[in-house]
Amino acid sequence: MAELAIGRGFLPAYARLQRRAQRAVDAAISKFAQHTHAGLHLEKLTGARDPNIRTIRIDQFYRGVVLALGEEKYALLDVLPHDDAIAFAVSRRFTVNQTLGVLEMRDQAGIEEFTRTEPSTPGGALFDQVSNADLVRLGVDADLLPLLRIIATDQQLESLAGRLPETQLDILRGLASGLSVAEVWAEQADRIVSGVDTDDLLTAARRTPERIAFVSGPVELAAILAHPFDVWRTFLHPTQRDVAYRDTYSGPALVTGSAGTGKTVTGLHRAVFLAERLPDGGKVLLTTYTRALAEALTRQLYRLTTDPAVRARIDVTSIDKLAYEIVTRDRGRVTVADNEILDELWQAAAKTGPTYLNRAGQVTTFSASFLRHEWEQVVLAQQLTTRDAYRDAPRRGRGTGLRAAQRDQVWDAIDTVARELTRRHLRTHTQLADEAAAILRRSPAPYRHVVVDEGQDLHPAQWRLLRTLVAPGPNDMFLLADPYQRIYDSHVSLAQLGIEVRGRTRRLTVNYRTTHQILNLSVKVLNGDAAIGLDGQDDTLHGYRSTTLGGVPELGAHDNRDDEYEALIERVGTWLDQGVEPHAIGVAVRTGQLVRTISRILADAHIPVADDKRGIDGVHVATMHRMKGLEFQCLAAVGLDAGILPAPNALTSAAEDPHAHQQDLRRERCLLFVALTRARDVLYLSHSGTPSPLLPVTR
Ligand SMILES: Nc1ncnc2c1ncn2[C@@H]1O[C@H](COP(=O)(O)OP(=O)(O)OP(=O)(O)O)[C@@H](O)[C@H]1O
Repeated sequence: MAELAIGRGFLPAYARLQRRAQRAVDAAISKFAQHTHAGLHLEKLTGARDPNIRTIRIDQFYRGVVLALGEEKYALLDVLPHDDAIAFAVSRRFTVNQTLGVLEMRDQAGIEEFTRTEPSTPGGALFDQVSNADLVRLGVDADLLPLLRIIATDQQLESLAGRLPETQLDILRGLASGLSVAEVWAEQADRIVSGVDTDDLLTAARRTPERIAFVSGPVELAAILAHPFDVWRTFLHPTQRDVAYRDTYSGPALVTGSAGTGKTVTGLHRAVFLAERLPDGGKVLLTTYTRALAEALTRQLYRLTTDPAVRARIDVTSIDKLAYEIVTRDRGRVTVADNEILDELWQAAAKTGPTYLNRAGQVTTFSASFLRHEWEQVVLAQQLTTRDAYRDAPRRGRGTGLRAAQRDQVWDAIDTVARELTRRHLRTHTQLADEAAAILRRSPAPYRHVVVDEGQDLHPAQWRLLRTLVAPGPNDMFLLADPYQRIYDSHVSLAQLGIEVRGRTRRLTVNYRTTHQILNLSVKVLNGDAAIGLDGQDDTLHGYRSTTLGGVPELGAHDNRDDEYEALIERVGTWLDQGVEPHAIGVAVRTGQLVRTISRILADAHIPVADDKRGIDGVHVATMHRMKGLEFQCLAAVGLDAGILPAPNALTSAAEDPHAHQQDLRRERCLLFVALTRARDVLYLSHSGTPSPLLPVTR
């Protein structure tokens, strides 16, 4: 019986077609399902580089490109206008990777052209340090070695994207990004296959779910084709697949990976996988940092599964909302203190509060931000309720130490604010998380599995709540986090909170969102600083790499703000003229004030600006904090001036506490990193006057 598989490249091709052409493709596909492939006229091509390649007629304009895998199984690889389809088909060749046994496609004609036209560069080539034997051992085809020996730059390597076999390109990108042969080997160790039969395309295709999807029937096919832009629903990277579909983790599992490596995607697949196996009544919690992110998760989840029973088994909510609901269900209405009130109380506490001699020998008051952070990161984090407990408590991650007398003074200031909140019947989200945890401890845990996205910024109180939501045991917690995107102050050791992930951590390294050029710039913002993961280990960006190429991010340097705004209006206008949807454009800024001003000037220029509260679609203008977890086809990061980034009020002065100052600076770097890595294809940056010292392009 003829069976059809779908190649990864087919989906975007299908997505680009007009509805009529899509219907013609659907009709051609259904012939496979009806066992009438004889009627498909699978045509062989003269001059084809691969004897197994065929094309089929879709309509008078389009042809499909098909690979015969053997045993009457076919893979539909692409749909293209007639001449393009023929050109594509004759140039491609399929091989079986000798190390991993996966099916690979190469653009043989493109490779031949590269070898013919690319001059060999004098000086060191990119892979000089790696022997031929090692390259072959890693799975690189021997016939590609001469070509690899003339590659001298990242750009040359990237110009081979689409021509080299993808798995081999990934290996080469890993080596080029600084991984050693042993590290690349370790990255793919789980996938190495012995006794590979390089003539058996069918077995190889079945080993390549990241690029070939075997479709069980029309229902599955319709589900795949319903969202052809969402390649992530069907084709996961082998590490993503392995992590998401592992049968059992004996306890909490932690998946790390920097921006755009598909942590959210992996978490979504895991949630669905777990929900599908649950008996009736069992529930999965899928949670994240903010309400907006939870809404985005729900939308993605609904694209991943249409099964109402599975959807019903997954609760998606932000951790704050969940805590609020648990407490109000138990105790009736509660009021959460908003930021304005908290600011006011902490300012008052700072004014009348403790003083100390700073490093310059001046009498200084502790700042409002210091006191507030001390309350959140030391007192609430460790659930300290008495002065004595605070006196002896460790203050990890809080900068220079406090003497006993200072601690007493700080405690008095904190205690005054805490009492005032109680007097006004107000709580913070952090307090609610601990209250909710206390309530839950009285009864059996409500969830069978918990999946947590954006875990890097959760407070210890929120982790304590998560721990009570699910009983310890196999597959209890699946956590996704990137310590390089930590933009609040929580410094958490999961083990100390009863969440032991040792032996169950995995790292994703391939960025699917951002181009090579945008990623390069964004990583420079981090300045080589290390980050400590939730498991207490140093995290690393080693081997972090992108799969796509694009233009170099552009920096607009302006003398004054009006010019900068004018340039922004022009830039956004150009993107819109090029057909970019307004909601696919983001503008990231450091302050709420800039959000308001820029929203106004864009609106005045008749550019639609999104307003979530009123349900209005448009260009998304937001603070860098609010950009967390989102993505945009085109992103402008503006107002990147020295006086704005780092934000002066977010920095402890170096005189007050040099250690805290460094830490605050680091957080501002992470914030800029988060903002820049929201860009998918195009990134534009601008400033007026002196540029921010955090901008790498200016140094
Ligand atoms: N296997 C895949 N194939 C195609 N696209 C993918 C794949 N995995 C992820 N993506 C896409 O890459 C982008 C980033 O994925 P995702 O949001 O899951 O990453 P993340 O690690 O959670 O990012 P961040 O931490 O920056 O928020 C999304 O557009 C997603 O659809």
